Amino acid sequence: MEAPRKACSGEGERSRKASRGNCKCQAASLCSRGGGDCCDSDDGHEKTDTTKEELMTAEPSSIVGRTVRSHEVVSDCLEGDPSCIRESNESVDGSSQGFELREDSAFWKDHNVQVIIRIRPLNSSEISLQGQNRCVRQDSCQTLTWIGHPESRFTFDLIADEHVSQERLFKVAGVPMVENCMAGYNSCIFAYGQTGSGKTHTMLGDIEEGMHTNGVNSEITPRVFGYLFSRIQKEKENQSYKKLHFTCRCSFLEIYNEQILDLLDPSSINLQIREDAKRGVHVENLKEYEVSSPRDVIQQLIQASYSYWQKSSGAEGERLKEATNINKSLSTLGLVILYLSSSSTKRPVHVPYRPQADISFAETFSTLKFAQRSKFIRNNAIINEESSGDALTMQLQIQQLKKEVNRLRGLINGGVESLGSDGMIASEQGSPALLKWTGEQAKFSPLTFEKRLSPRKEYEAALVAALRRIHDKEDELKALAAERVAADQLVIHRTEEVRNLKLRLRFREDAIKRLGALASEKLLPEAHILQEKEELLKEVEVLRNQIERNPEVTRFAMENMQLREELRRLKSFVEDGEREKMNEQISILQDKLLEALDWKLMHEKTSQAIQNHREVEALRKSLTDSLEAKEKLERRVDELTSQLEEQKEAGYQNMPAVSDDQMELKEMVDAIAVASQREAEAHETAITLARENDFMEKQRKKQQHDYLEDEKGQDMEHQLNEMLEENEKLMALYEKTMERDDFKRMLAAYELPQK
Ligand SMILES: Nc1ncnc2c1ncn2[C@@H]1O[C@H](COP(=O)(O)OP(=O)(O)OP(=O)(O)O)[C@@H](O)[C@H]1O
Repeated sequence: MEAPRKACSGEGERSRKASRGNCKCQAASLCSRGGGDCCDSDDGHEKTDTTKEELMTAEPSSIVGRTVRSHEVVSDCLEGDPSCIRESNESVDGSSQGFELREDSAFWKDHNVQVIIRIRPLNSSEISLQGQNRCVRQDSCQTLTWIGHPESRFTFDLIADEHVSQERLFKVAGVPMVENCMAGYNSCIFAYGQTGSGKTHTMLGDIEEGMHTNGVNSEITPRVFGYLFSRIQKEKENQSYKKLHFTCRCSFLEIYNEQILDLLDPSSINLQIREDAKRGVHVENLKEYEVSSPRDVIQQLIQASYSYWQKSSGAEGERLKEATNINKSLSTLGLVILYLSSSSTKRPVHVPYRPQADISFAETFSTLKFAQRSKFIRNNAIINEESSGDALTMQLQIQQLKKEVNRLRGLINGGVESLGSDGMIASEQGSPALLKWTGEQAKFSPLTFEKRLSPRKEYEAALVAALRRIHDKEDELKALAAERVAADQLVIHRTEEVRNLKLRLRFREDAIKRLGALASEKLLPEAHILQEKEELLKEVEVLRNQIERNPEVTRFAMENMQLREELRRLKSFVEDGEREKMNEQISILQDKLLEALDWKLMHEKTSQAIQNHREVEALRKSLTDSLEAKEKLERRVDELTSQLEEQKEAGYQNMPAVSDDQMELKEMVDAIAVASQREAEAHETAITLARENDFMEKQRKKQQHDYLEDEKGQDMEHQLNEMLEENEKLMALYEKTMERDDFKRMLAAYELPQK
């Protein structure tokens, strides 16, 4: 519906409303078929479109209304909308009834896209085919369920059941739209639905009857024009002192088989859609006729309808072409709606369903989905409006925008009348349909608007860009804040690490002190080890705490620190002659190490030597005892041997059982065995000692300490050599004895072990 052109012939005072009212208005209906279904009135600039499309059978048709407002933020609260009240659920014939629509003057005002579903009654042929079965069930004033498989629930702004009268529908949907137009906002209404679903009935009704204002069967279009002119009249009367003058013009066109036809001038065929900066998108050479009453509009409408029937030839091929183009235009419209809705959400809406055998089911479902998508255009606008952040951000944005507005106003418009704070520009971010009211230059078409008002377009684009910049800055701020938090965390961890490192440093210092004490023999090795262990446990605990607190950060921080330190060291290593210093230090450390080693070896050698000496003494004694025993034994062996020789010579073959001698011999052999064992042990020990001495000797030579000068050492070595010689003699004697046949025989006789 349109707001009439309103001119003020008074003093030139241009209130905001007068300024808006100075716009032209237009009502248009785009018909895919049949001029009788179309109406189009246009008096110039501001337009109200009434678009009608082919739709479906016994089931709902939808009315999509779009009002173009500058500053409204559309509420998304569909449930609880006071536009209707519920009385009862179902009538006896199974149809829903009792959801009474309530008038709401703000119906169009508060929403930029409204979708109304109208359910028509079943006709007689449908009843005869399917009885009272319906494919939808109304659940409330705003919700209905498509009773397919699976059932799908839909929500709309209003649902008019089959009992809703034409007049009621007009009051609910038509009147607020006219009021909206009178307030200066672009408006459009169109019907969509399957063929036979009731679009014509809803939008036009009985056109002839529409000639008589408020005819019971007349529908939205005639009623709207009737109401429009009454409102114009009322406006004139109310503001008679302003001497307002309204101009309304209308035009009617038909898009049929992809061609545009001027229904009020049938000779004008194949009109072209143009677009220029001044008028935006428009149909070139489309006639506009001034109208001053509802009767004028209806007359034009009837004339337009006749022009359709005059041209229709009804040829068969033409019908096919027509059907193809209808489908084409419908699918294009569907795509447009889909694009508008999904481009705002970035996610297309899809309600999966299974095709039904009954054709009405599928088509009804399709219509409901289409209508639902239309709703998303509006809903998305809300989302975009509300997605701009918290209150503080919003405040900041507003401040920024105000500044930007002032700046741009100076740059672009240069003194153009400033816009009110309530806003004359509606920016629906994210939606390609930037539908706006811009006062006297308003046009319905978004594209037209943008082209004709390029400075304002730039202005708005600049605003949008400014808003985007603000968002970007906000994001940057958030990122910085996050970085700061992370940095703070790191500082805390670093502090903790420093504390731990100090603790560890203290441990190390204590450890050095302990080593010093150990070196100067103030501390016993056992005590040192115990203390060292205790301190190390503490240090381990500190490290564990450090790691457990934040292993990741700590690890990274430590790595970082180590790398920095490494870098610093490498730098100074190269730059400050550190390499030379280090070489010096290494040689000093080497010297110190050698000294320490010498000292250590000295001490170790002395104590070892003392121990060795004692052992040698013990061995010496043991060896002396063994030698004495051995001498005795040798003497006795010699005696026995001579006895044996004597017996042999005397021919005494069998040894007499001399028990005392035998016992004595056994004891001797046992003693020899023990002595031999001792000898062997002494021999082993002597070899080990000789090796150790040899090692010590080499060390001593290295240290240039003439340990061999030590008399004790010499003596010990001497003794040791003697012992070794003695041992060798003993061993040789032992071997010799053991090799003797008579001794072997004796051992065999006494069952003694042989070597
Ligand atoms: N709400 C309603 N109450 C009573 N009858 C209705 C209603 N809606 C539609 N009808 C009737 O249903 C029939 C088909 O309606 P209509 O011609 O308006 O459908 P349409 O959608 O315009 O179809 P097409 O696209 O084929 O032109 C008409 O006889 C009409 O009177």
